[in-house]
Amino acid sequence: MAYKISNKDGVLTFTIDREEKRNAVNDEVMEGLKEVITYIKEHENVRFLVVTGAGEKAFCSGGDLSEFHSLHTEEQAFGMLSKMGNILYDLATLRVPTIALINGAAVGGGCEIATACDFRLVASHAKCGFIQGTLAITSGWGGGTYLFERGLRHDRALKMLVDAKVYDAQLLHEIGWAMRVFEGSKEQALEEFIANMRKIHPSVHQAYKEIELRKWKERNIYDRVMEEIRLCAKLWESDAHNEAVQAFLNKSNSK
Ligand SMILES: CC[C@@H](C(=O)O)C(=O)SCCNC(=O)CCNC(=O)[C@H](O)C(C)(C)COP(=O)(O)OP(=O)(O)OC[C@H]1O[C@@H](n2cnc3c(N)ncnc32)[C@H](O)[C@@H]1OP(=O)(O)O
Repeated sequence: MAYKISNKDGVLTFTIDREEKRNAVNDEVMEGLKEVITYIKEHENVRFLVVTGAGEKAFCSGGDLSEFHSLHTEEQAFGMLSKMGNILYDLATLRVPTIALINGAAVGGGCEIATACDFRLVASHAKCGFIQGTLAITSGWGGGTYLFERGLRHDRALKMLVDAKVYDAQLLHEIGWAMRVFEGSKEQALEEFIANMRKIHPSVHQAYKEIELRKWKERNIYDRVMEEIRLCAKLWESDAHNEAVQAFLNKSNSK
């Protein structure tokens, strides 16, 4: 199984469980995330959604390049990107608080998943970045749109995207992407983070999220996400992207 789901005391945790691939997202992970989101929509007893990765090396390394490199055309790429884009939109618009518990590197689509969550708690050793530019593509799951909505200063958000490099946890905190940087156990960091929120009735959380989502609707977030995905799909079929992915995969094969 490419993921694990646990549901304890109102905290539903989705763990990507592909350590050997640094928790890269494949079709199975997408289906798992979709299942969890549907479950939350249908069950009132879930208070928080936590997304994390197995092990300590990676939260998520983005799309699985060894699986997705078989997608060549713009339309093929759009199919995969929009599937995950819709899942992330559903995650971003859930009525319960969502927390990215970042246990290790979050790069590419991994950084997009984290940005789609309401809160980012980052392990002190973790490095995160929208490194898609190094693959000659943009963010393709809507993460760029969410980043511009997260209240970071505009120049800092844009720099993160155009730098296309990883930032360390301290810098992520300074620019306002990470809400907390933690040392030691991720479970403890999570418990401390939600301790106060647990004391508040869930209907209050839902009301605040409703207020935020109303603003998002006015700003046409869904349309902007789809436009972002369309731009990425165009770049996906370029030679520059194919060569960059081949170089990444050849590195693995030559080990
Ligand atoms: C498709 C959507 C698009 C988007 O919309 O954003 C994307 O997500 S594009 C994908 C962006 N991701 C990448 O470019 C992957 C970058 N990966 C890394 O930078 C590093 O792997 C890491 C995450 C920083 C971890 O580094 P390290 O701990 O040193 O591990 P290795 O690099 O040695 O990797 C171990 C193992 O895992 C394989 N791997 C890693 N990431 C992916 C991936 N995204 N897809 C497929 N496989 C991946 C890597 O090839 C190694 O495999 P083996 O050599 O077979 O052990």
